[in-house]
Amino acid sequence: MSEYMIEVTDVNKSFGNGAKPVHVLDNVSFRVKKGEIVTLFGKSGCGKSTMLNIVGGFERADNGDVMHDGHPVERPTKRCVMLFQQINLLPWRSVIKNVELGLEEEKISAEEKKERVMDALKLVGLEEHLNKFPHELSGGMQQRVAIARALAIQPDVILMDEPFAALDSFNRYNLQNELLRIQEKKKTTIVLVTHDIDEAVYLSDRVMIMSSHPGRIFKEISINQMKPRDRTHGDFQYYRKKILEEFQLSDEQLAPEYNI
Ligand SMILES: Nc1ncnc2c1ncn2[C@@H]1O[C@H](COP(=O)(O)OP(=O)(O)OP(=O)(O)O)[C@@H](O)[C@H]1O
Repeated sequence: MSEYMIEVTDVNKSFGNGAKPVHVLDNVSFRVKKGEIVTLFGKSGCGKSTMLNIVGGFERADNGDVMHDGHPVERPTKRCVMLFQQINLLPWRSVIKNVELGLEEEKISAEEKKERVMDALKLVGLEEHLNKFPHELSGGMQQRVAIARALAIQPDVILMDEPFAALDSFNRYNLQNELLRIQEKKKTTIVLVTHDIDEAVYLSDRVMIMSSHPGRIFKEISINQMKPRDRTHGDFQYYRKKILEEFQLSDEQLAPEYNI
């Protein structure tokens, strides 16, 4: 059995097949170990979401391989779920019914369904709000429901596309802590896309900095600091600075090569 949950090898992707197709991903390769949190970090438009969609089977690569636990990814499956910044709860369903949604097609007993839903809601601290409707919840609570819905499915991998970007910093910090607590317990593999350096340093085991046009992995940085991390600690600031410096270098690559 492979120690890697996700293996991406030489993935290329272009959009548009007219005179000028846009080459979005260029020979992208990376691997994510089971239970690891890895972040894709890069400028807007560098191809992070496209990469995440390919890992989740929502989009096909033009060539290259994407393996999930040793098997090629051909379509989306419940082993790998995606969480977005837009929360996508059904407004006419209560909290508990929204979380049940993820299990509707599972061939498990009603009892097990209920147990999984309640476990997930307890993990995100919403057991007191089961019968509320989305409009009665704050943005942070709504994102907790979305996380509970993903957890109830018991996936191997959660793909997160800027999941906390729409939240205020208080809610964002709280949810980042909860995510770490849950991940520690469940050992779910997480691939995260974020624009937020602090979020990348706080959550990730490794950060992959992407350069743009076309998107490539420019640099990989391992964050060797115990979790939960202290945002004011010198090591945290060290990694923050390092990512920023590499990010700027990845951007400089794009500067036009002429002198005036
Ligand atoms: N379905 C599509 N059809 C055509 N072009 C697309 C499609 N999806 C993405 N693109 C283009 O591919 C490039 C990469 O987009 P992508 O959303 O992956 O970038 P990103 O790094 O996630 O950006 P952001 O951080 O702004 O979300 C962009 O130029 C975008 O316009």
